[in-house]
This record gives sequence, structure tokens and C-alpha cells, in this order.
Amino acid sequence: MNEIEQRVTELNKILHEYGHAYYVLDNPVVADSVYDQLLHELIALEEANPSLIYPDSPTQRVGGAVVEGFKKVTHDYPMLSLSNAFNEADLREFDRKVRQAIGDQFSYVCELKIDGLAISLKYENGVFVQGATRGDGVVGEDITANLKTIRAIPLRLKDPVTIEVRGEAYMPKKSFEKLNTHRADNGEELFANPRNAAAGSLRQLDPKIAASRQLSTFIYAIGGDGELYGIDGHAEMLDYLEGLGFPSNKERQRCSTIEEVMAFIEHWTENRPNLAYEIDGIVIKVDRYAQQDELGYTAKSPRWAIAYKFPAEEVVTTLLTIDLTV
Ligand SMILES: CC(C)(C)c1nc(N2CCN(c3ncccn3)CC2)c2cc(C(N)=O)c(N)nc2n1
Repeated sequence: MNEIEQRVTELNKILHEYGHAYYVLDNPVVADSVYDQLLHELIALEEANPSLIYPDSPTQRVGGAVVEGFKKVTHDYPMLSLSNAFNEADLREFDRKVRQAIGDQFSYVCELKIDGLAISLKYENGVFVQGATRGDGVVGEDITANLKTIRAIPLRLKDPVTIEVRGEAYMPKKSFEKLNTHRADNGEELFANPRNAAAGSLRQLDPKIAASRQLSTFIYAIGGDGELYGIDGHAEMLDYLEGLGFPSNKERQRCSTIEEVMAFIEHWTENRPNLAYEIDGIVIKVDRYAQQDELGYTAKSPRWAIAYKFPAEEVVTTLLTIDLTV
């Protein structure tokens, strides 16, 4: 390997690590200027030596041509729905049914319910090969080029595994405010909320526009059977996915009783405004896969999970009263 190839390989490795620290761990290890300088060095070397452009090079994130539309993708494993709980009675009823089916030797995992849009990501031998929207749960749209622009989505995993993962793509509150300010300045129609802005961004036919929207994601499940990876439960699965290089939301908590679940809900009902992203509830899941299998599924959603939805906030529309009499 000549010294140029060595330098290109080294830059790929360094930029991948810096990108993971910054976008996945939210913990930058170098200044942005250092990252940009190394990225520009790699861009120059790739331009001079196109044969050295690796498919998972950080320079390949914003590459795709503008497309006419999106191909349809049938999910290998259907992306299920979640049944909802709106109050304490619903939660106690869910807990009663769980205990009726599997007794009381189990624990829940509680997660923030990110208010974005569900996506599916496919990796072959550790390389990101396809990304799709949830669609109707069975058929979604291929938005691989747009998802590649999300820096939190690894283009290559720490291990060369073939796996499909599911998560929520979202637009952080700050990016949303910046985007709407920019649109207001340009007399463009505003997005109503970060979820619509994220969905609109991922539906863009030009990946350069998606890349400009500063989206992120949290991964919360794999498609198919976790036991295939020698993993016995959901909490362990989330740790495994983090080990592969995926971002997962760290605000999750194991709860032994529905009282602990309700305390978790209470905590985040109060602290929701301090989060950098919007959430519309809390997802509660029985942890161990063997117990999930015992509980099984309804036609469209697991019996081992429920989404507690926060009450809809009263929408305060401050009507501008312009005094025309002056
Ligand atoms: C894998 C299961 C089914 C248990 C599951 N399903 C989810 N969802 C299903 C319904 N989805 C949906 N989306 C659109 C229309 C109908 N259903 C949207 C994702 C989850 C969403 C979140 C989140 N948002 O943060 C989460 N932490 N865990 C989830 N876990």
C-alpha cells in the first residue's frame, strides 16, 4: 500500500471515529475546524485518486443524484404499531394483563418516545446498504440517499454484522427553530412541528436538501429475532446496538413495577421541555425476549409493549391583533 493509500485509509478511520464521537456520543473529541481540515484533505486525495474512494467514506454521505421518486421497499419483518395508554388506569390495565400472562418475575424498560418518524436501516457485513421509511408497516419507501446524510447513522459498524435496525429519525428543536426562522425570512411556509419538518426533509428528492436539515436518529430495535445475536432482552440489545456504533437514547430506565414506570413518566412530563428534541410519550416494554414471546402480538402490535401518550398540549395561537386605526 503506497503512502497515499495509507493516508486515505488513515483519514477514513480518524474521521469515522471523530464523527462517531460528535454525532453518536454527542461528545466531540476535536474542534470542528480540525474535523473540517481533515475532511478537506480526504476530499482532495479522493479527487486526485478516485480509485481510493471507499463506499463508507465520510465524503460519500451527501452524494446521491436528485431522484424522480422513491422505490418501494417491503420490510423483511413488518414494522409493528404500538397500542396507546392515556392515563394511569390504562397503564394499570396493561400491567395487570402482563402479570396475568407471565407472573410478576419480570422487568420493564421505559424509553422516551421520540417524536419523529420511524425508519428501518439495513447493514450487510457491517456496511449501510439500505434505509427506508416505515410506510404502512409492511411496505415503505427507499430513502437511503437521504438517510446517508444523517451523521448519526453509521456508514460502517464496529463489527461486520448483517443486521436490520429500527429507529426514529428526528429534527432537534434548535435545528427546527433555525429552519423555520430561515423559511420565515424567505417568505416560505413554516413547518408546524419538528416531526413534520423531519418527515418533509426525508421526503426531499434532492439529498443535498436533506443534508442541510441537520437531522438525527435514535435506534431502538432490531428487525427479526434478537436471540439470533445471543441476546436475551431489550436492555441488553440496546447496549449491543451502541457497541456496534448506533446512537440509542440514554434516558432509558429499567422498572420493576408499574409504580416505578409512573414515576418515570412523572419525571419526564416535567423535564420534557429541557430535552434537545421533542417526545410525545414514554414507551414501556417487557424486557426479556422469552417473556415477550409468551405475551405475543395482536394483529398489529405487541402485547408486551405500550406507548403512554402525553396529553396534547393546548395549542396557544397568539393571534396578531394589528391596530389599523393609527
Ligand atoms: C419495536 C416496537 C414495536 C416495540 C416499537 N415501536 C415503535 N414505534 C411503532 C409505531 N410507530 C408508528 N409510526 C407511525 C405510524 C404507526 N406507528 C412508530 C415507532 C417505537 C417507537 C419509539 C420512539 N418513537 O421513540 C421507541 N422508543 N420504541 C418503539 N418500539
